[in-house]
Amino acid sequence: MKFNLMEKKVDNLKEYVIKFIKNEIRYQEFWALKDVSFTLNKGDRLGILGLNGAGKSTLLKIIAGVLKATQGSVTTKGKIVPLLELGAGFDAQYTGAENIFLYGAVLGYPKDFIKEKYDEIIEFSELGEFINVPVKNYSSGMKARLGFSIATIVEPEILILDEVLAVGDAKFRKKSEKKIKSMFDSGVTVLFVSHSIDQVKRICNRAILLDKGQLIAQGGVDEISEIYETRITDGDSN
Ligand SMILES: Nc1ncnc2c1ncn2[C@@H]1O[C@H](COP(=O)(O)OP(=O)(O)OP(=O)(O)O)[C@@H](O)[C@H]1O
Repeated sequence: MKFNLMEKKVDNLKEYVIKFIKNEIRYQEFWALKDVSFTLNKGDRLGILGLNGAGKSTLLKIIAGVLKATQGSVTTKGKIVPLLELGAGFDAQYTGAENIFLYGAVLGYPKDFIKEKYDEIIEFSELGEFINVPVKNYSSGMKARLGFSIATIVEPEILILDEVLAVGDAKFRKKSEKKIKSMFDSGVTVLFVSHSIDQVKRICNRAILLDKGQLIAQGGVDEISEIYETRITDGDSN
C-alpha cells in the first residue's frame, strides 16, 4: 500500500488549486505496507501486532475493502463485518437509535431484521436513555459499544476488529470478549488489532508481527507475542 504524501504543507483549497495549476504539487511516496502476504483458514483468529504506525489499521482496511491495495490482492470467502475506526459507520448528527438502522444498512442487514433485533442491540450496548442522543455526544467507549452491538448481532463469517475492545470499560470488554468467544464454535474467522498482548492471547490462536510496513514474523500467538515483547523490551524496533 503506497500513499502519496505531499512534500509541502498546503494550508487551504485555494492554495492547493493554484499550486496544482502551476504544477507545483510534489508528492513523496510512502509505502505503509510492503510485501505482506499470509493465508488464514476458516476459524483462525489472527492477532495483528506492531508498534504505532506499523501498518495494522491499513492492513485491516485493505482486507475490509475500504482501501484498495496499490499492488497485490486480497481474496476472502464469506461475509465480512468490519469494525474499524470507531464510529466510522456512524453519522454523528443522528441519534444512536437512528444509527442502528443506518449502520445496519451499511453492513447489509435488511430493515425488518434490524427492527427485530433492535431491542437486543440496545440491551447489549447498555446505552439506555443515551440511545436517543446524537452520536456526536457519545464518548469513544459508547461509540464502540454501539458499533460492536450492531456488528455482532448476526454471526459474521469474518470479523475484523480494530482496537474496538480497547476503549470500552472493563465490564464491556469482558462481555465483548465473551461474545466473540461464543462465535468460535461456529468457526468465525477473526482479524484482531489490539495493543493489549493479553487480549490478543485470549482471543487469537495465530498472530503476525508488522514493523514499519513489513511482515517480520508469523505463527502461533504465543510465539509471536514473545517475539514482539522481546523487541519492545530490547528497544530493537523504532
Ligand atoms: N490515508 C493515509 N495517507 C497517508 N498516510 C497514511 C494514511 N493512512 C495511514 N498512513 C500512514 O501509514 C502508516 C501506517 O498507519 P496505520 O494506521 O496502519 O498504523 P497502525 O499500525 O494501525 O498504528 P497505530 O498502532 O498507531 O494504530 C503510518 O505511517 C500512517 O501515517
